[in-house]
Amino acid sequence: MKNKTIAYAPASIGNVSLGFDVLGAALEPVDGTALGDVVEVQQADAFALHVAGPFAHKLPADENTNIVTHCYEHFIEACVKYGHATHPLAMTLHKNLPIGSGLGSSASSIVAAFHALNAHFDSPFKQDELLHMMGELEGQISGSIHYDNVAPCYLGGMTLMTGQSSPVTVALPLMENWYWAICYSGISVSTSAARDILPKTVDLPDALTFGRQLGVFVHALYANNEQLAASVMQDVIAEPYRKSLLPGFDEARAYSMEHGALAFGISGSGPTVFAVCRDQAQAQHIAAWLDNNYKQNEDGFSHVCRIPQAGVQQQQG
Ligand SMILES: Nc1ncnc2c1ncn2[C@@H]1O[C@H](COP(=O)(O)OP(=O)(O)O)[C@@H](O)[C@H]1O
Ligand SMILES: N[C@@H](CCOP(=O)(O)O)C(=O)O
Repeated sequence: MKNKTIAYAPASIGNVSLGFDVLGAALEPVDGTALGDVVEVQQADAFALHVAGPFAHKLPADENTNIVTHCYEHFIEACVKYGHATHPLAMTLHKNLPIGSGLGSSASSIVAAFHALNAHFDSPFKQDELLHMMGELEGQISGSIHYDNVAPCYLGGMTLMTGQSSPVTVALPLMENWYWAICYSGISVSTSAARDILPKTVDLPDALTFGRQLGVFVHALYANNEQLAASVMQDVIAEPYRKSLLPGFDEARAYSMEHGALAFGISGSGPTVFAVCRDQAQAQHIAAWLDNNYKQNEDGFSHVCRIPQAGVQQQQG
């Protein structure tokens, strides 16, 4: 067993507009910013969680309500159930992602925690077993299990959920030249509240559009047809209801599309938005405009991102 294990888990875009709860992508800023949470685990006499990092002060003060504590308890229970030896651990969460941002903040903590725990105990659980645990913990926070943040955060790339217990998710091809301008406005939107405002049923025309868009998108990625892929990146499920929670959303979309973006949408439940761009210069221009115009306060930020092939990464202790 290792003395100290450290895991970094990247931010992610849930839904990617056209795939509510079933499509997600990991994010990596091109300037090298580490946009993701880090979890360290180390053998100790008793469990303890220490929280650090730029957004630590926005988390509940009681460590027992931190999702990382719940991950630890869940993981140890699973080890006991399946006869894997354990010992108590001290954990540190570096909370680098803002909470309620639409960047898969809770997923990042969950994935980093489970990966560090599993690696520390010499990998008793396989990929899909861990994904099930991650999905369950994500469901405790948002009100229902969805894998569109935890899966790309864990595995990297753009991933499509299968609805099967194994494989939970499959990787999709990426458009080589796409750059993603993202902007977090600085306000907080609760994922659970943003799910509660959605209608419980979807009208037949919207269901047909959803299915057509998702099918065409997957085809277009495999055919490397960027125009066709971008043409179906529209959200008929959540955006019509959620955009009222996002000040400046319509203006941000209008500017981005007028300045050449291939598509524009809400990242997860927002308030982060993303613009899909043909090249890095266009993405830099749109990210700078969003930074000056969509951001609401000094907590906000923007980045030009790529979708990394790698998800969670183990770091040197
Ligand atoms: N480690 C953690 N990271 C993020 N949120 C956490 C964590 N631990 C507990 N929480 C709580 O979970 C909720 C996460 O809110 P949510 O809107 O789902 O955020 P996000 O969409 O950014 O994941 C908040 O109430 C937050 O206080
Ligand atoms: N599919 C989920 C994604 C939520 O992402 P988050 O980053 O806002 O937690 C949803 O749209 O509810």
